[in-house]
Amino acid sequence: MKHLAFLNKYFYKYKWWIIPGIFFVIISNIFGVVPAQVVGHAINIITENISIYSLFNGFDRQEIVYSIFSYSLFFFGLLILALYLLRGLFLFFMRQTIILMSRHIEYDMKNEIYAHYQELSLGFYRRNNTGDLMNRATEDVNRVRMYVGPAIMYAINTAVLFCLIIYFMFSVNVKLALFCLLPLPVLVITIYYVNTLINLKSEKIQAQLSKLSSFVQERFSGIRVIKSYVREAHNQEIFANESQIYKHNAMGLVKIQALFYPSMLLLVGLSTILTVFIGGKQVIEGAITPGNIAEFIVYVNQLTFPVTMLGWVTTLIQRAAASQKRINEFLQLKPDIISSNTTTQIIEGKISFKDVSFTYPDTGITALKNINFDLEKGQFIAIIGRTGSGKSTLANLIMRMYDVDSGAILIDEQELKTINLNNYRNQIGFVPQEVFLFSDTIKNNIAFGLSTVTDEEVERAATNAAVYNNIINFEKKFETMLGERGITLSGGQKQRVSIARALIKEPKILIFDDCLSAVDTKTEEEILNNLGRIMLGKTSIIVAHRISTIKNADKIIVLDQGMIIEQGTHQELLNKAGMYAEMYDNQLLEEENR
Ligand SMILES: Nc1ncnc2c1ncn2[C@@H]1O[C@H](COP(=O)(O)OP(=O)(O)OP(=O)(O)O)[C@@H](O)[C@H]1O
Repeated sequence: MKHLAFLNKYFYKYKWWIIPGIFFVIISNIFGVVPAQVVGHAINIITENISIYSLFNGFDRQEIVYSIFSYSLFFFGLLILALYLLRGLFLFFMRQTIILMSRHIEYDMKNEIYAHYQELSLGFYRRNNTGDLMNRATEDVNRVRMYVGPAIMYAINTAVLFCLIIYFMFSVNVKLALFCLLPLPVLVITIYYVNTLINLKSEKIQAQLSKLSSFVQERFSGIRVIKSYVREAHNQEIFANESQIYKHNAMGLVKIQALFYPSMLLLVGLSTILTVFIGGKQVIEGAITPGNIAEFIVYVNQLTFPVTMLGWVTTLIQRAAASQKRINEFLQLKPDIISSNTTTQIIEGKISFKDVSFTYPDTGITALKNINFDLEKGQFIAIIGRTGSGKSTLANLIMRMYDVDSGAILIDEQELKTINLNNYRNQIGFVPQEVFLFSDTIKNNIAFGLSTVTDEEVERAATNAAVYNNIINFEKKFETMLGERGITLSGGQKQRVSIARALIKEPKILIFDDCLSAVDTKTEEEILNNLGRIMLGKTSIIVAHRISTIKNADKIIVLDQGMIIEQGTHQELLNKAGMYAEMYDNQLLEEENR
């Protein structure tokens, strides 16, 4: 429950919704309870008038008694109608304030969570799966909303109604009130117990449903593999088994629900019978009027709904507390990467690594060891090495996706940790190894890093990334939709759109993380030529596997098992006859054999 205290700030923010809300709950309940007394009076009038009416048997006055009698009944009917209309009006206001407040809180929470998620570093996203992140921002927030809205509303409603009804019952007759309320604790306990059971079953069903949806989602994403390996029947079998578990759980829930409502009605019926029986005796003894019995029956029936709600509200609160705990777990996480500097500066592009080592915290893999190199402004540096040698890690460290464990990275002689990170990243064009394009138009994908952009700029970037001709061959050209709602680009086209996205920023530092692997050598040459022109005087870092890509670099760094084993120009490295020369020979041999 302590986790729900997090929400108090929202209650404070929306106090002018919740305070009138409580007021409307009280008023609507008063208008809901008073009709019971009116019914009581009406019944009393009926019993009294029937005897008066029979007294005038055979007299003309009987007609007058009859019309007065029907007139007063009509009046009571109208009064009850008016009271219920007023109750309805205030119920409307109650929902308009409390439920509306819950929607405001839901909106605020979602924004708060989304903003916080965005602040968290890359490591956080590695540790947690996307499904979990999404669940906390949607399903869990929804459960918390059920607490700040309906649960609170029904809890206040039940409490107010309870107090009012108990007050009126006891003020009429203590004995009858006690007997009427006798089955109520049993009802509360039964409802609580059954509700817990229903919740357990629902949770199981929900979990199974999530499992089923993830299974379907994954299998349909990999449909090509399934078809090529002819595993349709096998997958169908797994799906049918999982569905069977879901069906079994759902049927268990139906059984409990089917038993729930009849047993509840049975207990309410018991209360009514007790009211009539004990009430009847009290009438005979002259302690109450027959109208009071009718009044009590209305009370008992009015209590049923709130009591049922009580069990429901308890589970809503329990669920909300569990969800808020999960939300808080993430909200309390501090970003690993902190940048407190807010001054903006133009990056020149000098990069130095001073004895940098880095170990991935989650796997304990030491990806880089004692890295030292200097890169002057305007240089073109290439990084090469076997797979897993630490190339991408090095690129990520320059982007400050992670902080180094020891040593320092200097940008323009200033330690990277002390530089305004957003301002710094804004001046870098980074093309990651795993290309990611959004389900949006090609134009918006290219213009992603900029707030305002012209068509000419987009087209120029596409030309420089050697993808312009591909794009204009699509029917909708730059307005072509990508992803699930649109077309699928080839691997090489995706890489080039991703390169255009980096180039349009006119970055001070350009980082290509092995993003030319799916591009043919001729196109690669075209892109590199363009880069030579665009990046003139600016710094470029290219991670590559093909030596043809990097042989014109000012400096080539050869990584192996996280360490720099060689560095120099293409010619210098060939002269060394080390690993680089070996890689070069192998690649030449491969080309000749093709
Ligand atoms: N996010 C991560 N969390 C934990 N370990 C990682 C992570 N990324 C990479 N590693 C590990 O760090 C080492 C270096 O990986 P890195 O991706 O930098 O290599 P690479 O040279 O870019 O390889 P490739 O050429 O195959 O892309 C590898 O052993 C890898 O398993």
